[in-house]
Amino acid sequence: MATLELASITKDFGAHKVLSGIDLAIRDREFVVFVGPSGCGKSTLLRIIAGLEAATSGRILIDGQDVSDAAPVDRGISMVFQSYALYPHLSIFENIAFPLRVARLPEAEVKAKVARAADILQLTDKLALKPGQLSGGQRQRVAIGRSIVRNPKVFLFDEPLSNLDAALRGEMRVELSALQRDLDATMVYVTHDQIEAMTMAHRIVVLNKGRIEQFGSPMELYHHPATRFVATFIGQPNMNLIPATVAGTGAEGLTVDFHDGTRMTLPVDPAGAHPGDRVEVGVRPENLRLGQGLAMRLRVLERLGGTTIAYGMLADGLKLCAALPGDTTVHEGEDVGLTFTPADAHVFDAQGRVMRRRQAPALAA
Ligand SMILES: Nc1ncnc2c1ncn2[C@@H]1O[C@H](COP(=O)(O)OP(=O)(O)OP(=O)(O)O)[C@@H](O)[C@H]1O
Repeated sequence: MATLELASITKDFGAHKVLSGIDLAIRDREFVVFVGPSGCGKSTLLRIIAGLEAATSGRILIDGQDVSDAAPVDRGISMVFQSYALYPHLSIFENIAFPLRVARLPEAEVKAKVARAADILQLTDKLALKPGQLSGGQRQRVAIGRSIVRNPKVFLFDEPLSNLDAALRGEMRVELSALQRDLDATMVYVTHDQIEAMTMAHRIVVLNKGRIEQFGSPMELYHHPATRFVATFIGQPNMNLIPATVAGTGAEGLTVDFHDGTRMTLPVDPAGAHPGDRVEVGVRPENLRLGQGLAMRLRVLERLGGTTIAYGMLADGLKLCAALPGDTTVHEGEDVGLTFTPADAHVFDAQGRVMRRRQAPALAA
């Protein structure tokens, strides 16, 4: 297995700058997920790593070796696509064996490698069948099997689960995570689905408009989003953003006024903020609870059992979402108060950058 480094990668399609200055160091045996909205450049970046697309500038190093100008087959990578790309007239065995046939490996070696991949992917009893006789999830496993037999340094996946239904996607997420551990492989995985990113990645790259917004572990991104974009992209339901005006700054942090006149002091570093500045206070639905605070009219309740998702509106029309305990006795149309612990709030400046959390004062010895 191998490390993967990207240095100052850019990509222009004519006048359209699709990637700007991507720097990234992926560790050996790491599962890294590229996530971002449609058109942010994640597939282009993966295709550049694979050698299917040339970067406009920048370098790619696999295990310390510069492969920027190497042909795809010489990079030691293997890519699994959304569309499976199986040969319908070939058996599952021959589909998995395909790259080994191209490399003209001896029959005994082909049999051994295919048998091992089939065993890992639970396809042993399907080897004589044709792709048309398999389910979507099984076909995707065949495509992964074809990747495994090549014994690549780095596995690349381009939205491999998006053709599957929700239940199968959930199953395959677990299987892919287990596969990554079993193979001890370096994997790069592209998706627009933040749940896939959160559940499978060791570290997530959040891409937006061809730039990296943040690179970190799922929990780092969830608890410490660097930008408003990351904050609202990661976490389900989405983080609420409540506009507020800075009322004052002090040792305790930043004091803000919400539109309904509610005032709160939030424990963030107020350096650079001035009274009158507009900010947004981000609060995750799971951090909101009923209590004296913002006045919200409940519009829709989704009772999921363990949790009740409450959608409502503040007097100024701002929509909010709160994840309340499942048995909460509230009704659609009711006016409720919502509050949160100041330490759970994220504050974003007018540029969408997070204001740093204030360091907790050191305890006296
Ligand atoms: N061959 C090409 N020629 C011109 N523009 C392209 C080409 N390939 C991609 N683009 C543009 O580059 C941008 C990024 O595309 P890319 O496929 O990398 O996005 P993505 O983040 O993977 O989106 P999606 O999730 O929709 O696949 C898009 O605006 C797309 O239109």
